Amino acid sequence: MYFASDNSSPAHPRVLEALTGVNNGYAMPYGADAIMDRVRDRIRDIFEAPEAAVYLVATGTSANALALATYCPPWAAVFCHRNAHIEEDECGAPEFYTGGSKLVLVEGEHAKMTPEALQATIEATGQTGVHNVQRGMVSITNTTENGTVYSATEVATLAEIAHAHGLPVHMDGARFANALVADGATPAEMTWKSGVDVLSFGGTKNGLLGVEAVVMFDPAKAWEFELRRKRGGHLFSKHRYLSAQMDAYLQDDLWLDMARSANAAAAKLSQGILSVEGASLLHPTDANIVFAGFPRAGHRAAQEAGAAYYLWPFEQPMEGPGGEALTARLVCSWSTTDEDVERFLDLIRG
Ligand SMILES: Cc1ncc(COP(=O)(O)O)c(C=O)c1O
Ligand SMILES: C[C@@H](O)[C@H](N)C(=O)O
Repeated sequence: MYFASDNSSPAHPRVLEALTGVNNGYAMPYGADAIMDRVRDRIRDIFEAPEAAVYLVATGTSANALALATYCPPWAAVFCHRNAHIEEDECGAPEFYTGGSKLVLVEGEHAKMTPEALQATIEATGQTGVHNVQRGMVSITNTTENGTVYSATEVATLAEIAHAHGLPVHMDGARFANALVADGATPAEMTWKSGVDVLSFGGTKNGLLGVEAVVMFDPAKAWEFELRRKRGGHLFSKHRYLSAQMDAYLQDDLWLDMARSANAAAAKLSQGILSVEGASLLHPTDANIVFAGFPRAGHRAAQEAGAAYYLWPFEQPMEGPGGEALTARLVCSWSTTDEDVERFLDLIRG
């Protein structure tokens, strides 16, 4: 019963098979391998973006930080939600790689910024000329850090506001596949057709060992990204092992199947929790992450049985009366089984 994070899930067997399959003979290094050519063509095809620039890195943080650095000047603001991963969980990597861009936080329930809040926050920034941080770009996370999803229409509304101020739009898509299958949009509709300029296209949380693609729908800044990736230490020398993972990921819709499986497990868990006395959901379960509160007794039973998950926030005390509910983040992945979910629900039902 492992619900700590989809980062803790194993890689899919087909991904490992792909790695073994390419592990013979020689391949050009640093992204010049033939598999990368196939991956680039595949991603361009999937996103209906034949000119897109596509690059692979090994972490979501590097994908985000390098993308932001490529599009946002160091004297400007990145507008993001206050719970954005780039704000809360990347240890200043965006600020470091951009050379000092300021993350300016935007409000909204369930980690989704509202159009009104974005508009107001942009307008309140850069009012007095040279003395102020300037307006730089907008970053939205889909699937969000609270497990909610922006529809393609909602993305388009936010991007329209950004573009009206001349600001490019980044999407932190560490869980892009989960958002996509939840919304039912096409990859193009969820990105460039809705105004997204650069996407961190996640694979790691969704069954890969560690690969994220950065997709720039206008390739004008491709060379700058390449230089930033190398300078930042994120250009893999034995790049074929990144390419092979992404190649397997995109074959026969494996990426979509794994996201559907993770989302279905979370939906089952979320629905089951609602039947637990004293339990409630903190955020809608749109994708593969459940935020729920349930009585301490349920937490004790689950943790004594070996269930792994984070209390959210972490520092809630487990001691105390059994009745009071504690909140938890429960993340499902491609490898979460029905048995995992049913066992967990039985335990917290007491
Ligand atoms: C929404 C989101 N974005 C980015 C990241 C960063 O990924 P990584 O931990 O691989 O740097 C994470 C990590 O899980 C995440 O949850
Ligand atoms: C850092 C932690 O939030 C990680 N990104 C996760 O989702 O598990």
